[in-house]
Formats: sequence, structure tokens, C-alpha cells
Amino acid sequence: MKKKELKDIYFRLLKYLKPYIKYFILALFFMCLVSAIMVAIPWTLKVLIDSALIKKDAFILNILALSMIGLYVIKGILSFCQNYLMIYITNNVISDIREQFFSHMQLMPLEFFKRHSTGELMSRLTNDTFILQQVFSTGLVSLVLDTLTLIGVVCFIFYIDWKLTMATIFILPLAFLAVQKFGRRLKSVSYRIQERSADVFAVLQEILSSIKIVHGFATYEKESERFKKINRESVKAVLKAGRLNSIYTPVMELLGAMGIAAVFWYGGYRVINGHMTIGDLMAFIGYIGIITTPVRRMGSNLGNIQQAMAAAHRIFSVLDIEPSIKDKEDAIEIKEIKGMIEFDNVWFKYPDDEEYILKGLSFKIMPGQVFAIVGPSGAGKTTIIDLIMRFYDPQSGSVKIDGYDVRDLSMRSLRRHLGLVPQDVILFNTTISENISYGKSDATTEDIIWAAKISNAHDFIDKMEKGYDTILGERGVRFSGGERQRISIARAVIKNPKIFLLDEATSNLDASSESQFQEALKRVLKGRTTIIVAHRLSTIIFADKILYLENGKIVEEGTHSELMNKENGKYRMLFELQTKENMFASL
Ligand SMILES: Nc1ncnc2c1ncn2[C@@H]1O[C@H](COP(=O)(O)OP(=O)(O)OP(=O)(O)O)[C@@H](O)[C@H]1O
Repeated sequence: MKKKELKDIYFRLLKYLKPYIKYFILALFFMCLVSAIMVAIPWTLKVLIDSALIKKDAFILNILALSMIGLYVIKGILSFCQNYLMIYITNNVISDIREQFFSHMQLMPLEFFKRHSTGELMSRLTNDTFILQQVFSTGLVSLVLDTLTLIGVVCFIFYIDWKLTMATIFILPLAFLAVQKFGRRLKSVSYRIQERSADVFAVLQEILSSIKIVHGFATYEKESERFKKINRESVKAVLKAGRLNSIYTPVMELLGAMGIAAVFWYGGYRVINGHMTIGDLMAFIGYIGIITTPVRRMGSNLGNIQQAMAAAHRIFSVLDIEPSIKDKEDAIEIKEIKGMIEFDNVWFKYPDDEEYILKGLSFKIMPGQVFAIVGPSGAGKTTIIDLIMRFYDPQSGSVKIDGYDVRDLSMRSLRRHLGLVPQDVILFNTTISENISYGKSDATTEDIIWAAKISNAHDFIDKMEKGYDTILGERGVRFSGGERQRISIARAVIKNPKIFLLDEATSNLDASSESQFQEALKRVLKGRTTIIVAHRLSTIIFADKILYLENGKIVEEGTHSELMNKENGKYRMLFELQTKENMFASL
């Protein structure tokens, strides 16, 4: 990381501290007092030897003993207050960052989630914020305390004997050089550990969420190998850091021992020659004793802070991504709509792709009409739905609802009027009623049952022991594909939207459920504009208009009977093919 980047991160973190600045100043004040007491304690050794022991003064001895206890009691209370304040501040700051990260992530368009894996985002939100929390609640405190103590001690030892101090300081640069060198090495190694463990997390998440496929294709060995490889990489990084950490301690200890030996030797001469008292020497050695740990700790604390900076950098780099799709400042809140949908010469390609998926698409659906979109796989049918939902924006042309370009409407108000049943059914691990009422927080039990009945879900839900309170398992695995699809349909129905977007909504329904669903659908679709994307053409023959899409263009359009009257028409050929397939299937 460059110096400027590092500075920016410090300032950004400081901004998060702003609401808690009063507590932070108080904590700093307590830290100053704690280190003042730490620095005062060796001084009592000098008074003990020079004023009490050598002069045989019992009164001073008693006072000293009492003040020693007093100092430790005060230090204990202050340490508690300062520690608690720092824990309070860091936990609040980290919660603020986590909440901001979560809200920000939710606003990101779908393409963002294609670029960033779930594992990576989870690692940012949990691991990285945890590192920040750890470092700021403990690492930072000890760094501040150690620095203050070091400053205090250096002042005192200069005051006791500057020559001995200079001699001692002679050895310190060596220690500092070692600290710096190791600190830098540790920094890069620990950054690598973070990256490797995020990789492990991402692979684990991917495999767990695709476990059905792994089972289905019996690719256990392949996945184990993949996991093993990435896990070994992570172990390698940890071992490297472990080696560095293990060398660090003995080297620092040796430097410390050399310092102490030098002080004993030179200090002893200065006492013998009458330049110092015995008490001075003892206090001096006491001071050196209390700074060896802080000096040793400083290196690792600096390393930890670097680690936290890297974590903060990763968090901020996600927070800095501007959503490519967002509301305009003067976005229109559309309260009521009639339900007219218009595609006006829409050209669209997915970000990073070369080829256009929709090529100058134009059509208009009047309020209350049912349009079906059919065509080969990959023709761009789902993409049309995604553009109406404004999951993506077209590169040119426009998608309009009631004559408004969807880019001019607030996304929340637009989506309130759209009832989407997506191709991939996604249900939450909660009760059926909560799943159905997901988009309508004020839904009553009657509303939920009404929606379930229309979607032909009521009967199977009612048969369950806990009915609507049945909790769906991890991703709803306890239900069949058709049942899950019906719950997903009920979730769209309950919103009572003016526009229905059904993307392969009946693909998982069996023949009898499908005909019942068609019946119900016809009832519920009355007065609403509907787009049905379907592969099974038998499900859409009632549509007011059918668009046959191929390679991003409409190649045929008309009602079922119009299209069936077309000699060699693509729709007609597909319909006849499917009818023959159905006949064979029923034999
Ligand atoms: N997020 C995406 N990023 C890049 N390409 C995509 C993305 N989603 C879809 N595509 C590509 O765009 C093309 C059209 O996809 P789309 O899902 O709209 O087709 P479809 O007609 O609905 O197909 P199907 O009937 O199989 O669902 C396909 O070639 C697909 O690979």
C-alpha cells in the first residue's frame, strides 16, 4: 500500500470515530494516567533504597509500601475504564462499518455479485471487520500505552544519568532496525495469510452451496483435491508467518539481554566512582526492565496495525464501488400505474461482454394484455424481464412503463408495481407465511391464504403438520421443485402488482397442477399486464400476443392461431414438435 493510501485509510477510520470522539479522548486521558503510574513505579525503588534502606528510615518504608498498593489500585481502576471504553468504541465503530457495508452491498446491481463471490463478500464482512476490531480494541491501546511509557521512561533515565542513558541508547537503534525489518516482513506475510484464508473461505462456500452437484457428479475427489490445494497454500502462508514470528522473539530477547548487561557493567562503574547512587542504578535497571516488553511488543503491534490497514483497505475498496444502477437525484416516485410496457429500439449487452444480447428490440404491451415470450435457450427472454425490473440498463434505446423511462423512476416505486416470479426459485429459511408475505410486510393471514390458493399452493401447505408456520429447510430442500415454485408464485401474487413477470413460472408444475394454475392465473391476471416467458408452448396459447425471440430479435409475433397459420413458421414448427413429444411421452 502506498503512503497516501495508508493516510487516506487512517483518516477514513478516524471519521468513523467521530460519533465516539468524547469517549475516545477520555480513554486516551486514562491511558496517559496509566502510563504515568507505570513510569512512577520504578522511581519508588530509588526512594526505597536511597531514602529508606540506606538511611534506615522505617516511616518512609511504610509510606512507600502503602503508596505502592495505592498506585496499583488506581492503575487497575484506570486500566479497566480505559479498556472498557476502547472495547465500547471499537465495537460500535465496527458495527457501523458492518451495517454500512451490508446496506451498500444490497444496493449493488446484479453484475456486482457476478464479479465478487459470496465467499469473498462474507469474508470482508466478517473476517476483515473482526481483524479491525481486534487490532483497535487491543493492539492500538497497547501501542499508545507503550509509546507513552517509552517516552516517560526515556525522560526519567536521562534525568537519572544521561551518560548511562546514552550508552544504553547506543544499543537501541539495533533493536529498532530489527523491529522495522521484521515488521515489514510480517506485514507482507500476514497480508498473504488473509488472502489465502479468503480463498479457502470462497472455495468452501462454493462447494457447500453446490453440494447437490458435487454429489450428483460424484466429484468428491476432485473437490477434495481443489480444497486441499488451496488449504495447503493457506498453511504455507501461516507457517511462513510462524517462522518469522518465532525468530522475532529470540532476536529481541538477545538484544534486551545485551542492553541489560551493558547497563549493569557501565552503571556499576558509575556507582563505584560515585556518579550515581545505588538507588539510581536500581531505578535505572527497573526502567530498562519495564521498557523491554513495550519495545518488543511495538513491532508486532505495528505489524497488526498494518494487517488492520490491509483489512480496512479491502473493506473500503468494496464501499467505494459506485452502484452502476441507481436512482437519479430527481427520480419519480410512481404511485399508481396502468401497466403499459414499451421497449423502444433496445440494444443491450452484459457488462464486459462484446456481443449484444438484445438487438434493437421494440414492442408495446397495453395495460391488461398478456404477452408471451418464447424462443430458443439463450435468445434473451430472461434478459427482457431483467431490463423491466431494471436489474440492468440498456446501452441504447429505452424501456418504458406507462410512458416513463424506467431510469427516471425510483427503483423502489417501480419494483413495487412489478410481481416477479424468477426462473430460479429462491426461498428463505423461514416459515412459509413469511416467505409468501416477503414483499408485503402488512399482509394478513387471509391475504397469505388467498395468494396461496390462487397459486395452487394452499392444499399442500394445509396438509403439513404446522401449515403456514412450517419452516423451510436450507434453501427449501424439504419441498419439491413444483411446491417451491408455487410458494414463489404466491409471493408475487400477494403484492397484487399491476404487472406480472413470470419467467418459466410453470416449468416445475406437473400437468394437473399446471392446468389448475392456468385457471387460477387467468383469474388473477385480469386487469394486469403480464409477460410470461415459457418453453412449454401449451402453457401460453391463451396469450394476447406471442413474441418469438431468436438471437435477441423478434422473428415472429402474433396470437397463437395467427402464428399457427404461418407456413413453415418457427413457432408453428416448435409447437408441433412439442405436441409430438407430448404424445410420445404419454404413450
Ligand atoms: N449476467 C450475465 N452475464 C453475462 N451473460 C449473461 C448473463 N445472463 C445471461 N447471459 C447471456 O445472455 C444470453 C441470454 O440469456 P437469457 O437468460 O436472457 O436467455 P433466455 O432466452 O432466457 O434463455 P433460457 O430459456 O435458457 O432461460 C445467454 O447467452 C446468456 O449466456
